[in-house]
Amino acid sequence: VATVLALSACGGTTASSSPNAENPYGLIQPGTIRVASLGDAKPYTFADAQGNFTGFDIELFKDVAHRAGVDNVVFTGQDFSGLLAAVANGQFDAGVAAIGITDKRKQTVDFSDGYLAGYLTVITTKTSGINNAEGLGGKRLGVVQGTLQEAYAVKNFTSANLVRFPDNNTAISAVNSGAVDAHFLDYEAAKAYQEQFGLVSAADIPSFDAPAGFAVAKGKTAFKEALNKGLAEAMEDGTWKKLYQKWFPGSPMPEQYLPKAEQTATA
Ligand SMILES: NC(=O)CC[C@H](NC[C@@]1(O)OC[C@@H](O)[C@@H](O)[C@@H]1O)C(=O)O
Repeated sequence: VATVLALSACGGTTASSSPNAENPYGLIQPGTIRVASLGDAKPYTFADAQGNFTGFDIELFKDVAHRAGVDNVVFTGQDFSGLLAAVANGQFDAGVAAIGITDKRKQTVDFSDGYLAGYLTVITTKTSGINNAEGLGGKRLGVVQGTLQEAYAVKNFTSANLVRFPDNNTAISAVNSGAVDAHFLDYEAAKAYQEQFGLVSAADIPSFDAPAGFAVAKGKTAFKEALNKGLAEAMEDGTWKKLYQKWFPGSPMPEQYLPKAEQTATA
C-alpha cells in the first residue's frame, strides 16, 4: 500500500503538468488555469476595489480561456521580473500582463500570437522640466525590473540614471516624492497614472515590434494552440474591438486585431 500511495502522491504533483486525455492542456490543476499577472498595470491588468483582477488583458484572456473550454481562471499578482521564470518552471500555467513578445523572452517561455501593440511612455511631474527623451540626461529615471522599458533605457537613455523598481506603484510613489524625476512604463498605464496624480507624458516610444502575448511554458503546444484559436475568434467576431474600446477609450486602435472586413486594404 505504501508504494501505491507513494506513486499516486508523486503522480498527483508531477504527472498532472504533462498533457493527457483528462488534462489536454497540461494544466497544473485540470480544469483551472493559474495565471501570473500584475496588480498595478491598470488598465491592462490590475486588482479592483474588491481585489478582483480586471482590465483589458484579463478580460481578453478570460474570453479566450472560455473559448478553449476553461472557465475557472485564477490570477495571482507578482513582480514582473520573476513572472516569466515562474511560468517557465510550472508555478503558473500562463503569464498575462502586457508582456511584449521578444526573441530573448522566447528563450524562457513560449508566447501566444500577439494581441496588443502600442507605446512605451516616459511620465514625469509638471515641474521636472523633462519634455522629451533628451531631457532625461542626468536625471533619475524609474524602470520596472525586467521590462522592455528597462532594456530600452539601458540602450538608449545612456545619460539618465536608471533606478530599478519591482513594480509601477513603487516607481510612481518615487516620482511623486521626488526620489526619481520620471518613470518609464506602458502608454495606457502611464495615462492612468497621469489622470490619477496629475503627471505628464514626456516621450512615447513605439513598441510595435514587440506586441503583447500570453506567456506559456515551453512545450505546452495544445494549450498554446487553443489560446491562439481563441484569440483569432475573439478578434474576428469583434470581441477584441469591444474590449479595446472599453479599456482604452479614445486611443488609436491598431488595425491588425480587428475583424478582417474592417481592416483597410493596406498597400
Ligand atoms: N506589464 C508590464 O510592466 C510590461 C511592460 C512591457 N510591456 C510592453 C508592451 O507589451 O505593452 C503592450 C504593448 O504596448 C506592446 O507593444 C508593448 O511591447 C514589457 O513587456 O516589458
